Amino acid sequence: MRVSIIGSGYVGTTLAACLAEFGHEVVNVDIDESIISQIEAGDAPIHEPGLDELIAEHGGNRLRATTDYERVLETDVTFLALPTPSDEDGHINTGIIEAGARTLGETLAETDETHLVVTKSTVVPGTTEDVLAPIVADASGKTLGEDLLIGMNPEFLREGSAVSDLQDPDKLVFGVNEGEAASLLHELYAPLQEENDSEIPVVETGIREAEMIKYANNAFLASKISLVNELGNICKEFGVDAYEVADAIGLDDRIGERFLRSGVGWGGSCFPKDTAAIITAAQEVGYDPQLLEAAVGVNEKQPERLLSLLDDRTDVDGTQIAVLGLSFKPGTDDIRHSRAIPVIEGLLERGATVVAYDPVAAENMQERFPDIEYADSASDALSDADGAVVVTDWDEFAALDDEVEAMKNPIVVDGRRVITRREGIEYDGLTW
Ligand SMILES: NC(=O)c1ccc[n+]([C@@H]2O[C@H](COP(=O)([O-])OP(=O)(O)OC[C@H]3O[C@@H](n4cnc5c(N)ncnc54)[C@H](O)[C@@H]3O)[C@@H](O)[C@H]2O)c1
Ligand SMILES: O=c1ccn([C@@H]2O[C@H](COP(=O)(O)OP(=O)(O)O[C@H]3O[C@H](CO)[C@@H](O)[C@H](O)[C@H]3O)[C@@H](O)[C@H]2O)c(=O)[nH]1
Repeated sequence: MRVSIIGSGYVGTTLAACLAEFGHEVVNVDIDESIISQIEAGDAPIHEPGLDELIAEHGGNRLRATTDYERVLETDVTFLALPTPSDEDGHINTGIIEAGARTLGETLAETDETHLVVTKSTVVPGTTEDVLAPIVADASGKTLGEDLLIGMNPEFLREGSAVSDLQDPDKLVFGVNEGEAASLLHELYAPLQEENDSEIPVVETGIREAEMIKYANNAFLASKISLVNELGNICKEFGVDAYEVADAIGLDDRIGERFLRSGVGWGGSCFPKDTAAIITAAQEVGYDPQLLEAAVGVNEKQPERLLSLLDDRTDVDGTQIAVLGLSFKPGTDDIRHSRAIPVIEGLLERGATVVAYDPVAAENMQERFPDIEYADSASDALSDADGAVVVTDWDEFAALDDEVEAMKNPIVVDGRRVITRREGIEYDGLTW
């Protein structure tokens, strides 16, 4: 099939590379020239395991990239994979996706062919049908349900494992109004089903349901982590190891063993903005989502709890503290809503000198905190430190050995249970 994807960020680029790998002809459309030239040259514009290889193989061939919306006319299906950020009050901001939909509609005005437009971005229920579809229809002059079909196909990939999540998803959700739109989506994902012996469950549903499924998925997972963090905080007060407790409750199929790692909380480009957006959307329709608000509240307190454990062991004012890990999770250079941000802010407020280290995210964090020090390795960050906090569970921190003992003052407060508790270091874990 011939597919275009508007927006070539974490989702758009990974989706494009995977669709090209399935054998489709794909065009990425983005306003950022540097992203476009990298893809055209066969280089991945973001750090994602497995993406380099796919773009090296297909970039400039089956996968093209352009700033020119006209290239959409060479395709039958267009995905909108544009940002849907939160406003200050948490409310979803659809300004960017509306602008993209309008330009798409103006472009589609040039063709009589039927076109399928699919929302890939995360949007609150009603956005595709009530906001985006009318914009595309008005700008293109096309008729919904006739030569303009719409769909909603939410994305569940995680950063750091985006390629493998896209190639082996737990489910596919097709929000559609017409059989023709459903058939096109089935055709698009047919190579993926073939690779997986047709075992990927497909949920064919309404467009609003598809939009809500995405929020429900993220709200559930974020709340699951906040619940295990709350239980972990209670465990800590009782001197109980929260990880042993989590491993045991995870054996109950109704609970499940994944997403039970307690610690410094959830960050990233999705959980914070999506919980905020669905809370605000619920309030707007007259419902007060108390449990989701509490999940956000627990999450906001974890970084300060981590720092208070450090305060219990040393007065950080005037001392040098190492921050290990800056990305919001391992495997990515993304620092959006990383828990490292409130941790660094808290350390600076306390008068500490911060030396930070991350294998890939330091450059991004430098834009946020230009005045703190950045070390080239974990051992460099630790060597002159009077204490260390672990914020991201990169594997290389688990492999640290004598480097920890060699700290000026070997106090480690671990927010992700990465460092082993042992002789020679003063160790404290956030929930164990
Ligand atoms: N990042 C994730 O892990 C993830 C996973 C699932 C769903 N989502 C959702 O997918 C959507 C996209 O997220 P993302 O993380 O890929 O965003 P992103 O910020 O990484 O990328 C968005 C891209 O859109 C481009 N862009 C902005 N305006 C444009 C325009 N008018 N025309 C063309 N391109 C334009 C930007 O230059 C950027 O490259 C969001 O709704 C997000 O919630 C994200
Ligand atoms: O047991 C756990 C699991 C995760 N986290 C934290 O939760 C955050 C999010 O992690 P993860 O979900 O793995 O990464 P994301 O890339 O943010 O992916 C989430 O957000 C995406 C965007 O909507 C969805 O597509 C994914 O399904 C959903 O998992 C990170 O800060 C993790 O450190 C924990 O604290 N404990």
